[in-house]
Amino acid sequence: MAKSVTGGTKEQSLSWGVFRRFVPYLWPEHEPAIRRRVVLALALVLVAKATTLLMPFAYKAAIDRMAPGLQPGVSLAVALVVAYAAARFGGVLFDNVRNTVFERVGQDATQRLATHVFRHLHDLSLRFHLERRTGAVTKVIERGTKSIDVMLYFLLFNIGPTVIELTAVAVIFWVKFGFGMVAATFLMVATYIVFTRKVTDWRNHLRERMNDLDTGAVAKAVDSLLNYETVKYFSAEDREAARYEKAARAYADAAVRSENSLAWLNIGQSFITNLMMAGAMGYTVWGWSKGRFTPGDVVLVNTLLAQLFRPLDMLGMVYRTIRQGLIDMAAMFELVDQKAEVVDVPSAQPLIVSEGRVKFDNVRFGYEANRPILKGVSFLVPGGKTLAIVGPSGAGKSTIARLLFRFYDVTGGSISIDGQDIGRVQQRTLRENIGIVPQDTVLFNDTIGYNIAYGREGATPEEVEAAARGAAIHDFVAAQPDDYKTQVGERGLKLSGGEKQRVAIARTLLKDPPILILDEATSALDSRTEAEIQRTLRDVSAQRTVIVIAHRLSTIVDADEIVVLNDGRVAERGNHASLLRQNGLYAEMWARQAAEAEMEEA
Ligand SMILES: Nc1ncnc2c1ncn2[C@@H]1O[C@H](COP(=O)(O)OP(=O)(O)OP(=O)(O)O)[C@@H](O)[C@H]1O
Repeated sequence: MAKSVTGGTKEQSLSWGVFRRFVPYLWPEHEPAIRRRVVLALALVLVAKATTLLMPFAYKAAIDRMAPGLQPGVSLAVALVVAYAAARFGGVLFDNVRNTVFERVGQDATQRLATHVFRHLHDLSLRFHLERRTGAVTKVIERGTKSIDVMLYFLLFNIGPTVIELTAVAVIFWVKFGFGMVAATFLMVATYIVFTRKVTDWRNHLRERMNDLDTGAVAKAVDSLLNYETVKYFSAEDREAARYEKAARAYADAAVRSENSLAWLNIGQSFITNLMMAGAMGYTVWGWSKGRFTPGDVVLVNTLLAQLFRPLDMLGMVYRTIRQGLIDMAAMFELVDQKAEVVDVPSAQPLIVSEGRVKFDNVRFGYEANRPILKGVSFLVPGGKTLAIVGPSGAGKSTIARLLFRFYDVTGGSISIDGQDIGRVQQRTLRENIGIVPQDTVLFNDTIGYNIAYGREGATPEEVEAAARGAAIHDFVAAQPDDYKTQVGERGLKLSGGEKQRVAIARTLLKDPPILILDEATSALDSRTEAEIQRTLRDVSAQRTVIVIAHRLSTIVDADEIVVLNDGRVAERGNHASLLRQNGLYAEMWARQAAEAEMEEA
């Protein structure tokens, strides 16, 4: 996702845009304690710099005391040397106190930003999540939020103080050694910066490539592990390993090239700074020989420049980190800027369910513009009644459930509940009123108890157990050594399909919604458990509106109405008996399934 940014103005506007966006995290409005820490940290930066600038003067004075021909002043020279050491210590002390004070600010900003992005990701549409690889998205967030902390640190505590120090050194040089020395210093710093920037830009290209390859390798590994079972079915371990190795090797090659390029940067930088050091010290030594400067002045120049070079030594890394940080943060803000596809209209009201009457009126929809899935579907489920939707695979049955949940907006027609268009009510209240037992249940990697209790926030253990009994899973849970604390594994893989389905039923029972969708809810169960659950589901269905999506027609013979969906249209409708009389698609499906059942029994 990381974009390479080229061109000065574009880069500046990008940097400015990103800076503007993270200032509120650094200077949060309702957090006076954080703001106080920022101010204190900045004050400590100034104190530390002042201390470091005093140090070379103490050193110089001590050396001058030792010059031949001067009055011996041993005790003063000792005091000055001690002051020099104290100033050195002071610099380190203040810097570290500053780091301690600022740590909370950086961590706090990172945490707030990460939470903001996380919340936003849940607001984005299903389409976004199906199209993006989860591994790649989490990597973008991880890099983006981490970079805010590092960037703040470098900007405030490296670039800022270096600018202050450079200004102070320039003033001192001007006063003591004349304008030539100032000009030489600025020329050196300018050459240093230009060189560092050029080499770092080149290195950045190498790094970006390395990052892309890293993201690719991680995504491949995640995808491969998520498909663990499929890999085994096809004995494709070697194929998977080869694919991963290829990605990892490409990353390793790019990483070697990127890391080796550092040597060029270090060598060039060292050449520039040491040229300056030699020139400045040579000049002061020459001045001393002419009686214009003292030996202490040589020491002063040496110490001031050595101090100035220390943060400059890190400039390449700082520039690269800030630039990379900007790219990472821009990628993250790009995620934040992703508009949610399904949004509440400004005047959205809460959905109020009275009877639970669900109406699809000439609904048209396609996941992609050029491939319609529903081509004008209409049906009405009166409150408290059960509608079954049947039809061939891929006819659009589950799509109807997704549209009722408003994971997507319809492209034509409308869906309403008790006369309220679902596109005009608050999504949260819409989803609160609908429960679903989906075709493929995915569970949280936590305990069975957690997964059932997910159905209703604040549910008591007794309520969880009652729901589990209702879904015929309690006995299974009770037989586990860890009871409701049994871990279900990633995506619930430690449970069988039927057990997962029963957990899904239990949590929906706990939610107790007025409208219920059962999408092949009992397809993964054996016939004995299915009969047991069917009874429960019938009881549950009695008091609410239910839409049942089913393949096995024997499970829906009692439905008040059955809609046969074919090729995106309602091909037939009626109850079981009337549909059999029509002798159409439904009757054909029924006959086929009856024959299959007979063959199984035989
Ligand atoms: N996210 C998606 N993007 C693009 N096409 C999709 C998406 N989800 C489903 N489809 C397509 O839409 C069509 C209808 O899918 P849907 O899941 O509603 O079928 P279904 O009738 O429930 O089938 P089944 O009985 O096999 O579950 C299918 O052809 C499917 O490939």
